[in-house]
Amino acid sequence: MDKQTLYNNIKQKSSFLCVGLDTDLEKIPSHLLKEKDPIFAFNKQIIDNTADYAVAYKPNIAFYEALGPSGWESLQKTLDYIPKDIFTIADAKRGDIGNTSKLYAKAFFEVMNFDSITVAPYMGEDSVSPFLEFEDKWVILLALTSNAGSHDFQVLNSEQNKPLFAHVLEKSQQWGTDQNMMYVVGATRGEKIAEVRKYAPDHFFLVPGVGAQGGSLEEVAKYGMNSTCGLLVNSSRGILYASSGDDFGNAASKEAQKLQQEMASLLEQYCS
Ligand SMILES: O=c1ccn([C@@H]2O[C@H](COP(=O)(O)O)[C@@H](O)[C@H]2O)c(=O)[nH]1
Repeated sequence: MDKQTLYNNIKQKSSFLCVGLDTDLEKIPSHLLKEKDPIFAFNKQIIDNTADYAVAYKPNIAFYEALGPSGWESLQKTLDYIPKDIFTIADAKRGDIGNTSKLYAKAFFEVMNFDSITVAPYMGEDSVSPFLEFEDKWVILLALTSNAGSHDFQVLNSEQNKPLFAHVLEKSQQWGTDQNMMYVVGATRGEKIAEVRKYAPDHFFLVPGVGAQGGSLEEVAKYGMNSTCGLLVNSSRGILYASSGDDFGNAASKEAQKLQQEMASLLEQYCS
């Protein structure tokens, strides 16, 4: 999917919601456990109930690979079930020496046909560029993550008096463009998002951290939105586990719709 199509979808749905498919066998309603593929049965209902409000889905690969071969099968079935006009993100946080990255890229872009993958930047250009060789596919590079540990390295100032995340943003723009690269920026970072935006005015940001991690959607839009929205805001647990009962699909739908309605008014306010 190209950037213009993504933006058109955002305008059409008045939404920049990414639904995170972090599907956990220990958290899904117990009645689904008797299904042949409980993970897919759960995801199917989540997708059916949220597709009207979402412009992206983000399965976190850990939740699938932890289940072994059946988890990979559930992941592929889920990916194939997502409507084709909705952007897909493999939250895999890969990146290795070049020839290994090349095979990660082949796995997620060719074998599985995801639109994008999250990649860790710290092994440098040759670990990231193999992912950028695929047409119409995206790298989503970790810039300033939502977790407490992001303070350990990402905000440390270098000799040039710039935080490490700023170096990631500057350097990586020599490898890819705003047409094939996005950045992960945590919603829990508040006004720091404005600082990140200064280094990457045109790129899309994937923003996890609203919902269960307590980030503010209002602040994300205020500090991060640009003229083509430039944001995909993810919520996983807040939507998936809005109810632990038989009504989980309906509860997920309500939660996704609530976020979409807030997003519609934020788009009016900051991107019109
Ligand atoms: O900085 C980051 C990068 C990735 N994530 C991932 O996003 C979701 C968030 O889930 P919630 O349940 O909405 O908190 C999850 O897959 C994380 O691994 C992140 O949270 N922060």
